[in-house]
Amino acid sequence: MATVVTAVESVLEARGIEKSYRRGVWPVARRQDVLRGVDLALRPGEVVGLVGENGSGKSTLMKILVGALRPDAGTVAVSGRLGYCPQEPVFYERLTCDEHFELFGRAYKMSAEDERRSRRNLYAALGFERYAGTRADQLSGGTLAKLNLGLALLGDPEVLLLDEPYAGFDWDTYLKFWDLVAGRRQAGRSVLIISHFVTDEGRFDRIVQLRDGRAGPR
Ligand SMILES: Nc1ncnc2c1ncn2[C@@H]1O[C@H](COP(=O)(O)OP(=O)(O)OP(=O)(O)O)[C@@H](O)[C@H]1O
Repeated sequence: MATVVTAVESVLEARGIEKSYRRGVWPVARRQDVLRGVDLALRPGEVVGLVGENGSGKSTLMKILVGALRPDAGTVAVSGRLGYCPQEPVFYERLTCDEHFELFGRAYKMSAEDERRSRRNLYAALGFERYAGTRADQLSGGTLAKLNLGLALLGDPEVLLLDEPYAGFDWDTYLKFWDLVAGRRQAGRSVLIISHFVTDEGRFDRIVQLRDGRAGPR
């Protein structure tokens, strides 16, 4: 009798994910199959890159993994908390960075003390404490991206999903970002990152490529 042994359980497991979009309007509407049965698993402490041509469905898959979009078929199982950083920063124009952290800390049900400690660490790790009292609508694009990443990390999620997180980062911040990711890996936390830069490949434990609607090794 064959015995199947799973050494380490996945913290996130997607199976058979399918998604198509309708394009155009009747009578010339047609379906575009974007995902045609994607399987993807993340193990604890794994840092995985998600790559693929423009339009291959990376953002669509990530939205499905976080539950922001319903797949046409397939299942997603997540164990633990999930942090998500969308491609376009989501923020409240009139709230300061500090107020964003307070708000998200409450949403994550963190104690005020834990929230403040985590916030301080994130300001230091990403270097934007000087904007703590600045309203979001007065922040630069790069600082907004830091705030977005900080909010995704505030509750120390088991799984972190990032959609092109460093497009607006300067070099110093880019390096700080990878230090932060290395810290996640060491703490046994998992990170899935949509990346466009081939030069980043060495920084991942594994690269998953989306091609023709399916996920495979690069
Ligand atoms: N809401 C939508 N309605 C219709 N089509 C969509 C929608 N969202 C995405 N698409 C289409 O689905 C395909 C996959 O898009 P998606 O944004 O997931 O790709 P991507 O790999 O993230 O692309 P990029 O590298 O350019 O960011 C594209 O052809 C896109 O035009």
